[in-house]
Amino acid sequence: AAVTKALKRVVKTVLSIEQSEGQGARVRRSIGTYNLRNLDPFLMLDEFKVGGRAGFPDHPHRGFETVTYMLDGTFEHEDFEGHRGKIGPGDLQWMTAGKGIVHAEMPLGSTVATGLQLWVNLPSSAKMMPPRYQELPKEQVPDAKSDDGKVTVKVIAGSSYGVEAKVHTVTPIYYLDISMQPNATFDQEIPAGYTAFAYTLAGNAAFGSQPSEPHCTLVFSKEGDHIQATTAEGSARFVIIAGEPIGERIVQHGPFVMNTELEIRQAIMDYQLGRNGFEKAPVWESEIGK
Ligand SMILES: Nc1ccc(F)c(C(=O)c2c[nH]c3ncc(Cl)cc23)c1F
Ligand SMILES: [Fe+3]
Repeated sequence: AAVTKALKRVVKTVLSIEQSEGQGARVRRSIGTYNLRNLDPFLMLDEFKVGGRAGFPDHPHRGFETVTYMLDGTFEHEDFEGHRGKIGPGDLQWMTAGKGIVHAEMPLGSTVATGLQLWVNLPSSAKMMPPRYQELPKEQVPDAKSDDGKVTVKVIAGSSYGVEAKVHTVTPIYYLDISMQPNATFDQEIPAGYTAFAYTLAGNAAFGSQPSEPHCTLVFSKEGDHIQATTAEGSARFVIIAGEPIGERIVQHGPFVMNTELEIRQAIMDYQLGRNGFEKAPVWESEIGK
């Protein structure tokens, strides 16, 4: 018999307002605010806006991944192993911090840079893995389209309309950047049981019967196996982020995310004393964060 697809329903909507973060940076925090916790495996989603001398100077990470997706402007990044790079509009940096990274993330020159940074938790088995980068210029973030051509999807992770992302994820993750023309319908399979949400960037797409406005997080039910969005007379842009829950205990202390308080104390000591993956932390200073 034909398997009827069940729509995931919207269970919560939250509007994000700007707050200060880093050094002079402004972010609209979606996941990670009081109303949007416990969305395992996702720890934080920031829509950031950074100009001039502002940015995110030297700081550490352990136990999770940071996914930086540029919307406009150009960011420079530099880490304590001397790894440096630039990411511009549409470019993606999927950084698996694992055992430990210390880096700075700053706008190039005095441009205003905007984008999204998503923090994805790692399973305990991978939290102390060697750090790794997957840096994809926009040309390597594949485009998918609906049959009528009214919906374009940049497939950052997972798959959409039969197009697979290039990025490898430790646990199953979907990360889709969807642009819809007026009078369009977007339809996406997301397995039942997955955590799933939309974060709106522009326009007023409706998710099922739920209307939306920009800078809104719409959390979907775990029940159901696909998401649908429609546009009326206006166009719309939003991301869909979904993933299989890891189901382990989360103990977070800022940019350290582990499973026990002891592991957090060890992360803080390793970072301060330069041990266990943070050897260069005590002596390193970035060029770009000065
Ligand atoms: N206070 C604090 C503590 C630890 C951090 F890792 C950060 C941090 O680096 C960021 C937090 N939101 C972000 N959005 C985009 C980018 Cl590129 C970086 C960040 C930070 F700001
Ligand atoms: Fe960082």
